Amino acid sequence: MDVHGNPGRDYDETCFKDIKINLSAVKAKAAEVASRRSVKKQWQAAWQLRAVTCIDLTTLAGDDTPVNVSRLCAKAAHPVGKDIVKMLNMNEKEAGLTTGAVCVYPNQVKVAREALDKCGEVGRSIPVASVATGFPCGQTPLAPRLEEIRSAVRDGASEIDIVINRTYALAGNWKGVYDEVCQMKAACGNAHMKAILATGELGSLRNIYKASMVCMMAGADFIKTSTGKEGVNATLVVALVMVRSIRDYFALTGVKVGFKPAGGIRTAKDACVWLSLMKEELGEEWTKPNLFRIGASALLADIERQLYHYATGCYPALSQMPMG
Ligand SMILES: O=C[C@H](O)COP(=O)(O)O
Repeated sequence: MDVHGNPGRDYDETCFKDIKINLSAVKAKAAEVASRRSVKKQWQAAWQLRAVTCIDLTTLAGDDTPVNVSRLCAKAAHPVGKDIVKMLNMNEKEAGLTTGAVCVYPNQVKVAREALDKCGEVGRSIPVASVATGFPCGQTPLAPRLEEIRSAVRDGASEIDIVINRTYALAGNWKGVYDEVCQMKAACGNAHMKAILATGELGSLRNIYKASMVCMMAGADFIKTSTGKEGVNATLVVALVMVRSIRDYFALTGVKVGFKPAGGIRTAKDACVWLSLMKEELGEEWTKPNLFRIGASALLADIERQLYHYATGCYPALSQMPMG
């Protein structure tokens, strides 16, 4: 999976210090995105398949075992059932689609990598993403947080989902956040880094914008909303602030940073809303897995149900479905 790399840049507070966010405008835009059907009905199957390719298929549970992690990996390699593939008349390329990655705890990285490798070429192409740095709270000393990254990379993770230091962020110590994330980026080596902001714990949209900018300056390849463990996870209001920070960072540096909403995204309809938000705010390029991922444990099952519905309905074959 070719994910863009962000080399980062020096810490520069002028990029975010005076940021003002018009709360009612952002709320109105989020409500509009959620209520508008911007994907025509006959194109929805194609959009659902696009969404599948953007899923970081996730299990982050205390009772994860090699059995359920291996099952998850098999699903990531063949996310759409054979009956649906046949009924939708999918061509070979369409039928070979996979999820964007699997996402697991560091202890399960080795198991996941081996299970994917056993799925042949298709499985070998799927990255293992590991949460790290004391996920979900990050309330451990920096040294073990960094070591956790290195260990996950050694075990085969090629993407690392780090959590930022909310204690620093809430105290306005943005340089402290930047310095830690720079060290995390270095610990990742060649692995791509997704920075989880835990937006539900940052207190304000201004803080969310600042955290987004600081993480991108520190070299985050993706910024991610939530761990999925906070009381409030991915919301469209938060997403708008984050994707606009991505746009600002691109304008400033020419570097494209990806976006990953995560936590509570469970329905095929949600997936369409997120994809249309990305297309509208950042353009078509940001609707593909190298720049867009959805962190989700249950979304795929609903998309499959929806695809089954399309397959048994009277929609045209997939290859005749433009994505509009
Ligand atoms: O990053 C992924 C999230 O932890 C998944 O959250 P979810 O179980 O609500 O889909």
